[in-house]
Amino acid sequence: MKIAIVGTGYVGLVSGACFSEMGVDVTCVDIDSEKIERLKKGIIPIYEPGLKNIVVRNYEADRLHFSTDLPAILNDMEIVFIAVGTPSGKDGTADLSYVMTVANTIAEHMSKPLLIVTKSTVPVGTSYRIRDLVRKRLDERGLTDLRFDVASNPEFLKEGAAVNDFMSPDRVIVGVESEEAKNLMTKLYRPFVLNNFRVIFMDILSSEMTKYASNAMLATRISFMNDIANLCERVGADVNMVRRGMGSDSRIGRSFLYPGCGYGGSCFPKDIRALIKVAEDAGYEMNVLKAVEEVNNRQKDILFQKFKHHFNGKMEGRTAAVWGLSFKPETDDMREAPSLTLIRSLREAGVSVRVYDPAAMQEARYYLNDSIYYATDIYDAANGADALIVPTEWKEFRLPNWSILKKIMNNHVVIDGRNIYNMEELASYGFAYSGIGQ
Ligand SMILES: NC(=O)c1ccc[n+]([C@@H]2O[C@H](COP(=O)([O-])OP(=O)(O)OC[C@H]3O[C@@H](n4cnc5c(N)ncnc54)[C@H](O)[C@@H]3O)[C@@H](O)[C@H]2O)c1
Ligand SMILES: O=c1ccn([C@@H]2O[C@H](COP(=O)(O)OP(=O)(O)O[C@H]3O[C@H](CO)[C@@H](O)[C@H](O)[C@H]3O)[C@@H](O)[C@H]2O)c(=O)[nH]1
Repeated sequence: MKIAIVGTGYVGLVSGACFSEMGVDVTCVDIDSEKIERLKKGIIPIYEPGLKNIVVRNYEADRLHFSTDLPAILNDMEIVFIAVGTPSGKDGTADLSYVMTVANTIAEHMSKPLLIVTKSTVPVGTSYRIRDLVRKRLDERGLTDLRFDVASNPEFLKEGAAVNDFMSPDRVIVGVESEEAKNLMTKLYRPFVLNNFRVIFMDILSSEMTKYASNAMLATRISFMNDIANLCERVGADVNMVRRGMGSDSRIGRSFLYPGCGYGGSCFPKDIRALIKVAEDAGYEMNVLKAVEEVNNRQKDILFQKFKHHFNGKMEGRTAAVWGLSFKPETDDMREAPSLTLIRSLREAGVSVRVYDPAAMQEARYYLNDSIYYATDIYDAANGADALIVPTEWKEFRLPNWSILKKIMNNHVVIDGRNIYNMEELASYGFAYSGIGQ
């Protein structure tokens, strides 16, 4: 089976590598020629555990190919996936220009039957827009009898766990409108079914909606817990115990109940905005999601507010150490990361900032340039600092040597954005501690 995946980012590269691992012949296509050349040399553009191995292994086995030339390979393919970005456009609407450009290229060059699958996260109805555009172009080219299908196959992988999520999905969602498309997608996902993973077929509109609704539900849990945490802090309850108590109810479950300094990343923030906008366009107001977004924006400011509170508003001339810059551990992605909100506020208040992240240092220079000090490790970052602030819970931050930190820090304050430390333990070393909801 031969497939192409257009867009070789987090989703395109991981999906392409994982399908090739299942024996499918995959060509990953991107317009970024430098990225494609580097991939051919085994240089992976993103930090994603386990990805390099399967990319290199399948490239060397000649099952995974890289190209910048979609027209040249298009007519060898049975399926083409569109996996380009859908960033927030004006008013939060999903910007579909990359998706529609790819659809247009397909329409201009296809001369054999094809299944076009949308893997990017797209507003309800987008696959039909693609179908209509392709049909129109084919008709204009005189190819009125050329058959093609569209399908929707949204992706649910998480960054930092992408390979595992793709290979062992909770479910695969496929939206189709023809038996032929269903048969082809069944064939492609047969290895997953053999491994007992569920493939759920439905209509295209429901498939597109399932993706947004899932992200919206997860983001809602997070904002809800952040609200609960902030209330716990005011009334003296322990949010860590409340979370454990709530999560033990099988109807609620344990995951995605961790309060923190807000959700970031390339998906939740933009997808919540896009779903609010889709609803608006349909004449409906998503009141819950508007509140989810509002709570999250406020939560992203919480570490700065705690820092300000601790120093009674006198921040100018102080130094803050920031551990963790990526929007979550095990990735170098800093899109909409809470660390950015924190660092920008600290800089505006005249605070010197010393940062360290195990994977995102290069990415940080792109976002924050020379305004901060880039440390070589956690202790270098903490050297001379008045406070240690942790927006991202990388594993290597969990058990630092507090005695060393006590010696090298100027003031002994820890502001914990992910509740990974214990207040009593830190007090025993002479640190003042503030976490989320505590
Ligand atoms: N990042 C995630 O964890 C994740 C998970 C699930 C779904 N998604 C969704 O998947 C989509 C892709 O996200 P991503 O994070 O992989 O994006 P990304 O920005 O990492 O990658 C997109 C890639 O598409 C390429 N591209 C743009 N226009 C192109 C064109 N005309 N032809 C070929 N390549 C082109 C870009 O050069 C880039 O390499 C989005 O809709 C996103 O919401 C992302
Ligand atoms: O209990 C939790 C869980 C997560 N987060 C934060 O939420 C954000 C997103 O985390 P996560 O969902 O793990 O990472 P993403 O890679 O953004 O993955 C989400 O977005 C993807 C893109 O749509 C989807 O495919 C995934 O299913 C969905 O989990 C991060 O800032 C986390 O720190 C919390 O604050 N508390």
